[in-house]
Amino acid sequence: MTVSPRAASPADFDEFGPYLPKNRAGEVLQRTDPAFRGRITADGSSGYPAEPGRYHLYVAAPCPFSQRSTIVLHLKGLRDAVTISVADPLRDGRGWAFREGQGHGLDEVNGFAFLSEAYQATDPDYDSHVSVPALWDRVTGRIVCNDYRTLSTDLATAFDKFATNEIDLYPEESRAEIDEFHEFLFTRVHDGPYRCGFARNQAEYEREVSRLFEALDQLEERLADRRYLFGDRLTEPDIRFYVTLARFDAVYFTHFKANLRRIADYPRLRVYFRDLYRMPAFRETTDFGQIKNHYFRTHPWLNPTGIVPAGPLLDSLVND
Ligand SMILES: N[C@@H](CCC(=O)N[C@@H](CS)C(=O)NCC(=O)O)C(=O)O
Repeated sequence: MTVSPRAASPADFDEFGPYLPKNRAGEVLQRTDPAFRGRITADGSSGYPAEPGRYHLYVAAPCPFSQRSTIVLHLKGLRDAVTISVADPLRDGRGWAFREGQGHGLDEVNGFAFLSEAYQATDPDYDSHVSVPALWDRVTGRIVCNDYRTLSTDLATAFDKFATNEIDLYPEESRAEIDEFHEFLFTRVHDGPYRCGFARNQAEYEREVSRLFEALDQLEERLADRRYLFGDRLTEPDIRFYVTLARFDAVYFTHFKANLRRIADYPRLRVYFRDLYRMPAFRETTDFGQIKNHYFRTHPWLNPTGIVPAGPLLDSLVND
């Protein structure tokens, strides 16, 4: 079946306000467990077998959870096996939407103008976060998974038969250690800048900013004797750390006041970041323009003018 993709009307913050996840009763939602937690497996035992051409991934370029998945697809050579729609980085009160623009576009698979339509199509009573990434299954006509905790790992492990690059991002023998490390990365690093930026008072901010930089200091130390977080091979933790590093100096440092140090000031983290950024899978999925546009324009309570800063120049981070 071919669909005619529809474009959402332009983002309009005066009319629709900023996106705040709310339920129908108008209550603002905190982070909750994701609603759709299907797993993709190589043998299909989960009910969702890995098959080329079956799944469609909804992402947004500024979203670090989304970028985990796009890096994995790129690294594994799965970009023909799993199709992708990239939402507009500007998200007004109506949530993620599809519009033509630099680095993003329409939903060619379902023709949805808003991502909320995919959630409604999956569950007409759906009343929670409309988040990216979300993986759509063409066969059952629903979202299988919007669980940022498992999605990139499933893409990294279940599709090996169709991958054109042989790379094991989640080696069997290190899984327990990697899972534990992912927990640390999420709570202390990935979430850290948001906790600083959205802190409700000085004491909370100060606690969060020191926790975040303690964790970055630990990671700087960890990289003293190794190229990657788990030694000399690239694994999923590197992808999960990279997506934070890529947003750090450009956005988190100013917008979220995560500003004790820049990544460019950490001798090892700087080199580590540049090493990853040189790889096409990392560089080509990193769009600093969309990243800045999203954060600086969609949190009016943090940046009321919506002015997107011109800098920082990221030369020392991305070049030698
Ligand atoms: N909050 C999501 C995790 C992924 C996430 O936070 N994605 C962001 C973009 S980086 C998003 O789409 N947030 C909208 C929302 O959570 O309502 C969830 O609970 O599943």
